[in-house]
Amino acid sequence: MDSIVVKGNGPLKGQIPIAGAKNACLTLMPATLLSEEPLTLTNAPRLSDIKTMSALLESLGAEVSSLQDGKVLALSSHNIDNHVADYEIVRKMRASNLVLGPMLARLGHAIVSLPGGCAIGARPMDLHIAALEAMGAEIELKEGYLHAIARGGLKGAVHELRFASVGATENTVMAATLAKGTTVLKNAAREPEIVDLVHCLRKMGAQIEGEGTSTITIQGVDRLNGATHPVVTDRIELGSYMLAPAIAGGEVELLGGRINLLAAFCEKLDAAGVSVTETEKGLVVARKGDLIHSVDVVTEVYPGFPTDLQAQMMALMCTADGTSVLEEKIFENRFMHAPELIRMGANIDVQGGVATVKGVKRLKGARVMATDLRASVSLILAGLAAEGETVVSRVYHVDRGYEHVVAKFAGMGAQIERVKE
Ligand SMILES: CC(=O)N[C@H]1[C@@H](OP(=O)(O)OP(=O)(O)OC[C@H]2O[C@@H](n3ccc(=O)[nH]c3=O)[C@H](O)[C@@H]2O)O[C@H](CO)[C@@H](O)[C@@H]1O
Ligand SMILES: C=C(OP(=O)(O)O)C(=O)O
Repeated sequence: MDSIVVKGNGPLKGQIPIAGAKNACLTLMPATLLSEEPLTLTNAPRLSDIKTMSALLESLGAEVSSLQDGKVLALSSHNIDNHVADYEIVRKMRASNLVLGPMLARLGHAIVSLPGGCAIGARPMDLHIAALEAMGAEIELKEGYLHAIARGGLKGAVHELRFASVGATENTVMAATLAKGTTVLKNAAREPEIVDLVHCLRKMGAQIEGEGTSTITIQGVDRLNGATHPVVTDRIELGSYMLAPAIAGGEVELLGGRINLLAAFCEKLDAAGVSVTETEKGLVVARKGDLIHSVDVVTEVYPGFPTDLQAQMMALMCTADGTSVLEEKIFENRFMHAPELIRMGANIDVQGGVATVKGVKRLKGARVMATDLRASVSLILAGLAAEGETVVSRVYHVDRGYEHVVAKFAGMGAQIERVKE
C-alpha cells in the first residue's frame, strides 16, 4: 500500500490546474443510460472513482472509452443488457446509486444494491425512493437490493424532498426527463454539480427549468439524444488547494478557479486572514499577514459551507490564533481526521457533531492514517505546516478524488513524494 510523505518546508509558490469535478462527472456518466446515442464528457478528472463508475456502467452493457489520457470519456448505452447494479461495485462508491433513476426511466425497471454506510456516515436512499415512488415506481427492498419497477412508465409528479439531498435530486431529475408529463421537484438541491447535470441533460434534449434554485421543473420527453459536455470545475479540489498557501504561506494561483463556486468558503478564508483574488486565469490565494485567525464553520447544503471541505478547513484551524468551532451537519461521523491531527500535536475536542479546535503554534510531523477521501488531503495540508516529516498511509482514499495529487503539491514547491510501503 502506498503512503505520501510530506515535509513542512515553508512558503509555497506556483500555478496549479484544477480538474473537472468528481462529483459532477459521477452524475454525468450515468446520464448516458438515458439515451441510445453517445455522450462525450470532456474535462473529466483522472480518478479511481471514475474507473469504478466506468466498470459499473460497463457491467450494465454500456460502452465506456477513456480518451486523451482519461480527460475525455466517450460513453454509449445503445445496448443495455443488464439492469442489476451489483453490491460489489456499489459498496465501493456511494455515487453508484445514481444509475437507479436513469435505468428506471429508460428500461422501466432496475435492481440496485443499497450502498450501506461508509466511514463518514449512513447513506440511506429513502429520499430517492420517495421521489421515484411519487412518479409511479414500485420499489421493494429484497436481500439488500432495491427492486424498482415502473409499470407503464414513470409519470410526472409534484414532489417535495424532506431534505435537499444532492443524490436524490440528481436521480429524480434524470428519471423525470423521460417520464410522461411534468415533474416539479421542490426543496431540490442547488449545488453547482446539479446545475452542470441539467446543462448536459438540456444538450441531450431534456426540457428542464429552475436548476440552481430549490424548485426544478422537468417536462418529460420521449427520447434523449447524444451530446458533448465539459465537466464543471471541481470546487472541492479547488478549495483543498486554496488551503495550501493559507496553511503554509506563500502565493498560489489555482487555474480555472472562480469565487462563485465557493463563495461561503471564500468568506471564511477572508475572515481567517487569507486573500482570494480572481484573475483572468483563476484564483490567486495568499495570506494577508503572518497570522491565521480562528473562524467558526457550520457545514450546510449549497450555498453554505461544503461538508467536503470541513476536514481541510480543520487542518488550517489547527494552527490558527484562537479557538474555532466546526459543526458538521451533513454527515454524522465526519471527524475521523481529528484523532489523526491530534497525533500531529493539534488540540481538538470532538463532542458529537461539534469539534472545538484550539490553535497551536506549530504542528509536528507524525505517521498518520487517511480514513476517508477528504480526511486524507487534510492530513497532507497539515503536513505542509508541520515541523519534520508526516507520513500519510492508506492513500488509496486520496486517489478517489484528487488526480496527480503529488505532482500538484510539488508544483507549488511542496516537498512531497509517494512511496511504496
Ligand atoms: C447536502 C450535501 O452536502 N451533500 C453532499 C453529499 O451528497 P450525497 O448525494 O452523497 O448526499 P446527500 O446530499 O443525499 O445526503 C446528505 C444527507 O442527507 C441524508 N440522506 C440522503 C439521502 C436519503 O435518501 N436520505 C437521507 O437521509 C444523508 O444521510 C446525509 O445526512 O456528499 C457528496 C460527496 O461528499 C457531496 O458532494 C454533497 O455536497
Ligand atoms: C465523500 C465524498 O464522496 P462519496 O460521496 O462518493 O463518498 C466526497 O466527495 O467528499
